[in-house]
Amino acid sequence: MKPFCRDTWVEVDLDAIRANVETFRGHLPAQTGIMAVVKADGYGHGSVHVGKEALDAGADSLGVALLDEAIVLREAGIEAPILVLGYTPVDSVAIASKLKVELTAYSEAWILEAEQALQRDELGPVGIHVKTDTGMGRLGVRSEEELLRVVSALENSSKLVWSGLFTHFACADEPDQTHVRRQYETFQSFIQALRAAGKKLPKVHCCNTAAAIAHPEWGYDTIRLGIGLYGLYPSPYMKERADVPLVPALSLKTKIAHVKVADEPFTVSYGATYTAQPHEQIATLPIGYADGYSRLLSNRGAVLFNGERAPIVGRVCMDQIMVKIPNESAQVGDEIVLYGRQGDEEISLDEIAALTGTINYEVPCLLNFRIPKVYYRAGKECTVHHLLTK
Ligand SMILES: Cc1ncc(COP(=O)(O)O)cc1O
Repeated sequence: MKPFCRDTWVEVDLDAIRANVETFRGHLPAQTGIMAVVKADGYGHGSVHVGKEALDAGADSLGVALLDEAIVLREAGIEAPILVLGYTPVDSVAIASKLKVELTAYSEAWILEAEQALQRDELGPVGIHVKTDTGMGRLGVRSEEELLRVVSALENSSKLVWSGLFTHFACADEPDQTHVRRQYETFQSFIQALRAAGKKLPKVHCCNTAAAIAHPEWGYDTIRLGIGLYGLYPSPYMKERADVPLVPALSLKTKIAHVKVADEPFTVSYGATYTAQPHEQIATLPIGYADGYSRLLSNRGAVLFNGERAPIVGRVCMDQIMVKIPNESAQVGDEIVLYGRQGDEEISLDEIAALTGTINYEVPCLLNFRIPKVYYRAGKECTVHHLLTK
């Protein structure tokens, strides 16, 4: 029995995840590891199944944004190292200790509070990666003096273990590499300052997908592979460079719920913004903005039917959209591709991002709990994950 009751689903090709890990494996120096970044539920692809596939394909750790995301991975039986890349409130540090999840720190005060919390609860150690802000302007120490203070606080701790040093690039995916080079030089100066102070460096990392593509020699101990893991390029510029071949892993599919052709013109959807002409075939599809399919695609986007483009007509509704089927006679139950390939045609996440004024990162992240995920390996369905009914 099908484990979900709707005809709309995400398909994740685990072979693509594997291929993308192997591509970066071959692109990087042998000593550089791969942290698969599976935050935001694997950029909408499902963190557990993508994380497991990435680890099996050669990644050696996982990165998430929130400790809650790490809990999901541990509860799924993943034992690999996990780093929380964002801020973790001190009152949650005990959970990180119990689940052996590494955290990010950049504040001496936070370190002292976390130490007290772990001492009080008589808990085990927590690995800490120190974040430096070299030009992202988000989280991290911003001076050598601050960095040395934070590292000393860790060295004086009996519960916190200095396990990493990293930074994050703001413009690595842009044609002008001035900013990222300046960030890399600043990061190098932080490293030199630590060495001059006699510190033994833990795991060092700085590259996201874009920097890993353009500067594999900056890999240090590991890269943090996000968007590239999913077969997407961080920017049009990085896609044009084509240094590495990537395989998109996600498709979004549905089945026609209703078809109509009228003898007389009729208006379609809220606001009656489209008028169907006689003999036009209008199909209704069971997906809408409440699934994370953008309302900005109203009267602008398209889907694929029988390998041909079918324009969205009228406004995207909360749960349904209407499309104009070209030429052929569509039937209820016919498969439609909203994101992905069908025959020789493709509707890429890049296209959807351009149509909706965002970036390809956001498009899959918007797909939410209402849409079940079906995972494929070697062209065969292998598992299903549906948050709504779990
Ligand atoms: C700290 C951090 N590190 C790495 C990533 C992954 O970036 P890409 O998706 O561009 O590879 C994200 C992130 O927030």
